[in-house]
Amino acid sequence: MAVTQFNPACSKPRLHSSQLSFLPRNLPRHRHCSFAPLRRTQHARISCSVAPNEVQVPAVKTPDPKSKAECYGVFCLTYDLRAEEETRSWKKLINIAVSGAAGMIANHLLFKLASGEVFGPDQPIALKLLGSERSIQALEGVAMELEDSLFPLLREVSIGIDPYEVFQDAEWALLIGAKPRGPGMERADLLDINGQIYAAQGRALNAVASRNVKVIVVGNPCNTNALICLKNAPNIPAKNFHALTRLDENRAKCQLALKAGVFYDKVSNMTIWGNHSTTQVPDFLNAKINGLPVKEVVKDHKWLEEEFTEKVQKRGGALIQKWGRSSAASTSVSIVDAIRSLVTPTPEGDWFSSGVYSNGNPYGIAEGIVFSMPCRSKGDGDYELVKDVIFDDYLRKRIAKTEAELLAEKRCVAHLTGEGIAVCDLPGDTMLPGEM
Ligand SMILES: NC(=O)c1ccc[n+]([C@@H]2O[C@H](COP(=O)([O-])OP(=O)(O)OC[C@H]3O[C@@H](n4cnc5c(N)ncnc54)[C@H](O)[C@@H]3O)[C@@H](O)[C@H]2O)c1
Repeated sequence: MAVTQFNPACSKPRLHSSQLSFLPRNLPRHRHCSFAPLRRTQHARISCSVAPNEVQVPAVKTPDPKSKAECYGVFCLTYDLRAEEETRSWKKLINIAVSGAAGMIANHLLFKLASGEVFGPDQPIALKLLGSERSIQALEGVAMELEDSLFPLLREVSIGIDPYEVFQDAEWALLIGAKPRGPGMERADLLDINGQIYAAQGRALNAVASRNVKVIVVGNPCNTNALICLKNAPNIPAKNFHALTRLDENRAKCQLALKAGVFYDKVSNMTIWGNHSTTQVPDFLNAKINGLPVKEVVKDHKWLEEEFTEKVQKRGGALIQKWGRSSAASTSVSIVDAIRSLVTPTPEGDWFSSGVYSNGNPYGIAEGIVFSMPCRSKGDGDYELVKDVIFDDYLRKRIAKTEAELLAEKRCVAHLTGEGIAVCDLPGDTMLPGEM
């Protein structure tokens, strides 16, 4: 009896090595495989052409020694999408870059991305993972876990520490990597250290990412990091950059639901205004519960102004006290929510919060900063600012405080945004939500 050698790269679906001793019944025909250099990740890609009844050769990986963003293990073997189209219509592969990929948040997020719960069950993805020099070994561990998860939608994984390699052709850039504030470190020092990282990553995105890449900055201080990043990427629309304030929105919804005694899906129209810091403003004036203004449902307005606002602002710190580390799982959920809000139409009458470039905003907020505001999307990756929101004195006063903080942060990083010499006059050492 003739023995058929089986090449997983030409299989449908991808098989684990333990499964290679048999051929699936639905494998249509054997295929020839040939190696060709892949421009983007510079590793050997196996392409397959269909030929009836021929023996296949085993796949041999031919790594390019010059490559920095290396494809990882089984992900150096790629699917033949054309063959799959015979039985299933897959969307075109999208490239998703994630920085800080060996960190705690990414450890949750990557598996959500690969499972299909973010971009859908017919959307194949390539993950491009950026780590720091110190985390490269851990990054390999992450890639190994992704290998062992056998996600059918995960077609390529590459890892590296050079953003110019890793961000090549990225259509989404989820920028999580940052240094934590160490003991005795001033907030201004943190702004500078992480600002340098985001300036470099902005330049890399500008040079090699897709011209329409959508960027979500998570690493703190995320608003000002996003500003630095976009200023260093002049060829990418400023509108494409977001700072993650979705976790704050989710926290605010949860607190309102608790107070009103309703499940949290009944809370809508929740805006977080301003900075992802303890000056952020969770807006209970425009938010709704069961379609009614919050103030009509929660009559205790003192609670709204004092306890609610502070609870949301300091939720991150309270969580660290319990966990001994900052929130990672709920942050990754909120990144998923933030992406989904851009790729699916916003439900009629509702909106979501995101830290976006303030130029052209209709609220009278200073221009030239990244400020969390209410947004709506048609589901095309873009968004519009919501116009029909109301303000009262309380809200205006709070917004002015968080605006002043962001303007001060901006002055503090002028050397990183091309706006001259930095002057650091931060109004008090406000904590980040993730800090104590
Ligand atoms: N915006 C939000 O809502 C929100 C919520 C929680 C945490 N955060 C922030 O997210 C960031 C990451 O949190 P985490 O819990 O995953 O931290 P973590 O320390 O577990 O992971 C950070 C990772 O980034 C890597 N890194 C450092 N410098 C890098 C660089 N230049 N390029 C690529 N990677 C680099 C580190 O090696 C580490 O693996 C922190 O700044 C945190 O404050 C933001």
